[in-house]
Amino acid sequence: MLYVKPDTLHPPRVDVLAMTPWLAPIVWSGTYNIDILNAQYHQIGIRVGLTVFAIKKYTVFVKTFIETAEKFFMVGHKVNYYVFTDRPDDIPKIALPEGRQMVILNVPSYQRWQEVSMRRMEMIRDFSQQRFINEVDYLVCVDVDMQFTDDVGVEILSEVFGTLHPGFYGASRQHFTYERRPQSQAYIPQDEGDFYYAGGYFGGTVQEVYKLTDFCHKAMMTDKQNNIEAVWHDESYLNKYFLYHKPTKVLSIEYLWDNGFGSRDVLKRRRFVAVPKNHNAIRN
Ligand SMILES: CC(=O)N[C@H]1[C@@H](OP(=O)(O)OP(=O)(O)OC[C@H]2O[C@@H](n3ccc(=O)[nH]c3=O)[C@H](O)[C@@H]2O)O[C@H](CO)[C@H](O)[C@@H]1O
Ligand SMILES: [Mn+2]
Repeated sequence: MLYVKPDTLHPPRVDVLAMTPWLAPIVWSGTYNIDILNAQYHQIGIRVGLTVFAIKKYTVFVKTFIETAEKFFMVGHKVNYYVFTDRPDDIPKIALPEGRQMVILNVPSYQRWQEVSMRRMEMIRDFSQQRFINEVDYLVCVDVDMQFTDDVGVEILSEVFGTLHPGFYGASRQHFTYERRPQSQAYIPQDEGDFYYAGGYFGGTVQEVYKLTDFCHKAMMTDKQNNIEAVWHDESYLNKYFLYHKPTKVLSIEYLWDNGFGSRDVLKRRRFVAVPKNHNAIRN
């Protein structure tokens, strides 16, 4: 394989942090060579599960989500789309090529949108143990109100990864919207925390995702018994998990962007962007 030699004295990106203090890569365009990575992962022969929840009216997002994933997500690798829904009849049938399939998982819905969002942790945990562990090597767990607009490949894979929230990647600790009430299991003190991770994009090996989702679900259940719910729901518990179980890779804002924020010099590619939605209409 032919490619440009890495240059020890000239890092490819000097405008962004490309490595955490615990030596986990932060994935930005320009910091990796996808051909080298694809060769490595093809040698191993990995299977990736992409989990997505389409409960109640959120089924409208599935078509665009899957169609754009077919163009950009893990192209050339084996992919299972796991669509969790309470309305299996509303999930469109989309023809997929060999090596890629869609699995519809019928699950209960909850009344409050916050609870729908939070219960994803429990369901991903349970299916990880019962099913995903036998079918895929890695899980990628994302929001459904999104579309792929550029490549997302094996460069994201690692034992356990999180993603920088596009609203807070340059912010100081005091501006992170971590849960600040000590009574909550999601509590993070003012002088702790590395990044503000987004609730809508995490993953890793099935075993690591099991651990992460088990922690978050149990923390949420403890809080429920104490009549407290963290300020940003599942996202708050995820941030607590990552504070004390550091991710082995961190995805940059390229992997989770909202065009409502406009553009940024550091943002060379927009790979996965929010689909604009009317919050009131879609959540009720
Ligand atoms: C991009 C991102 O980081 N999004 C996070 C953000 O909110 P968002 O405002 O993006 O939350 P959202 O409305 O997209 O809900 C999260 C997800 O839950 C599912 N859903 C929700 C309601 C419903 O009726 N049906 C349904 O299927 C669906 O997959 C949706 O994508 O904060 C939430 C917690 O407050 C979650 O942590 C989200 O992951
Ligand atoms: Mn969303």
